[in-house]
Amino acid sequence: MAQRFVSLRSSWHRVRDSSDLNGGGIVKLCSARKLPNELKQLRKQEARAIGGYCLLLPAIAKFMSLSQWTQKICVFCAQRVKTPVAVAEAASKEQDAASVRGRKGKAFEIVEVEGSGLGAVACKDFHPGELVLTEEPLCKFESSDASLRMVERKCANLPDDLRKKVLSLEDSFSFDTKTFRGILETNGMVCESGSDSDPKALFLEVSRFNHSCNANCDYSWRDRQNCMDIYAQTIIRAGEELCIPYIDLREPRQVRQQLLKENWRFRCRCEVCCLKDFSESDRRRLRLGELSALLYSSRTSGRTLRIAKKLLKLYNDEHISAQSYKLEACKFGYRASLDLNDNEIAPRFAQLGLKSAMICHGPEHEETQAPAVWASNGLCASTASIVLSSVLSIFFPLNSIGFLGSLDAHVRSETLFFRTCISLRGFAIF
Ligand SMILES: C[S@@+](CC[C@H](N)C(=O)[O-])C[C@H]1O[C@@H](n2cnc3c(N)ncnc32)[C@H](O)[C@@H]1O
Repeated sequence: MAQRFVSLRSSWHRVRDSSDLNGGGIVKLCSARKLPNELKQLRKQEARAIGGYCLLLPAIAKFMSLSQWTQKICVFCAQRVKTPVAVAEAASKEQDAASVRGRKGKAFEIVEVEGSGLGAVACKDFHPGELVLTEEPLCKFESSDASLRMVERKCANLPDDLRKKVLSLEDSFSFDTKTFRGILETNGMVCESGSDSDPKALFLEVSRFNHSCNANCDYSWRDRQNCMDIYAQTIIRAGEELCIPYIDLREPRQVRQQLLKENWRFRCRCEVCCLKDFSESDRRRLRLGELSALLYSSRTSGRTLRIAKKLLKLYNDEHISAQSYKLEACKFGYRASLDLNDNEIAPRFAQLGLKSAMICHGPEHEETQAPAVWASNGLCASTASIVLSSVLSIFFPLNSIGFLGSLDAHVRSETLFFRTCISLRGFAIF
């Protein structure tokens, strides 16, 4: 971590793995004390030399008074930016560890929660997109009998202390004595690696997070790093239970209850399931399920765009915090608006998609790289049009249209840039 406090010039840290940055980039680590001057210097001198840079460090985030979750990432786009999101691995790891600790020294604690067995309760406030927990799985398995049997054997042969920890996990399937099979079935979490084999993983801490149909957290699997992250999806106050969704939340109450009963053997009593009148919520969730399925079958861009807009409105109306659903709608909406050459709406989908991706997957995840590129494409496109129309106005000085076009493009590019910054700062509000 010595890199963090070295001088301006030597502290450029070229990122080793280009896939981290979706094409390579530069990360700068420095101390908070030096920041205002360095920032000025960087923006004026270094940006042009490098052609595009990304800065991300807690100190800059603090300087800009960005909300806490963005302390891991702070994006500055130079005009010829190629990679708007970068990852300062070293800085972020230490920062993660520090930011997840509450005043009691813990981000959350595992305690008895009425009606749900053990559960995770926040020891500090969380912002949307703030990392709650990162954990590597104890083991991975598939749903097949052969795979389960193999992992059962592995568990039985674990060192004593670890085996005891596994045996302390909930088993909702066995009657008298807990079994490894029951524990694996109760706690196995799908690792979304795009594989057909539906791999699951067992965790010691992540497994303690209970379900809610209005979950305030969501989980995100990182395949390359082989770890599960849990991110806050909304503002969470200390003392609140941290819950994740076990199922697709875009189902009416009865279907949700049935799925939870079949797969986890419990009756959900979250605030959505306990609504006196849940008909309106049911109607919206049913519609959300239908519309999200239609996104995949829609044949025209116009229709896809209308569906994506409707979905975003409905997610807000139903107060669903999980941002992964919005990210899905934004992906479709963005592509459809590009097909339709709708330059007004495309950057909005790009920004909202980036915002949602950062909240549900964090800045390092590959799911965040694509929306980051969409957002930067808006900038690059505007920059290209500034250059083009500026050149035109040099060759045709009397061409007031070229000049006005340039001005307009410049204003739009700046607006987009500032909007991106503002929206990065305004995640909490969103
Ligand atoms: C992955 S474990 C969660 C942690 C578990 N509560 C424990 O004590 O270790 C899943 C089990 O927790 C319980 N559970 C999870 N969410 C619940 C909820 N909303 N209401 C009641 N029980 C819940 C169910 O018994 C479920 O099978």
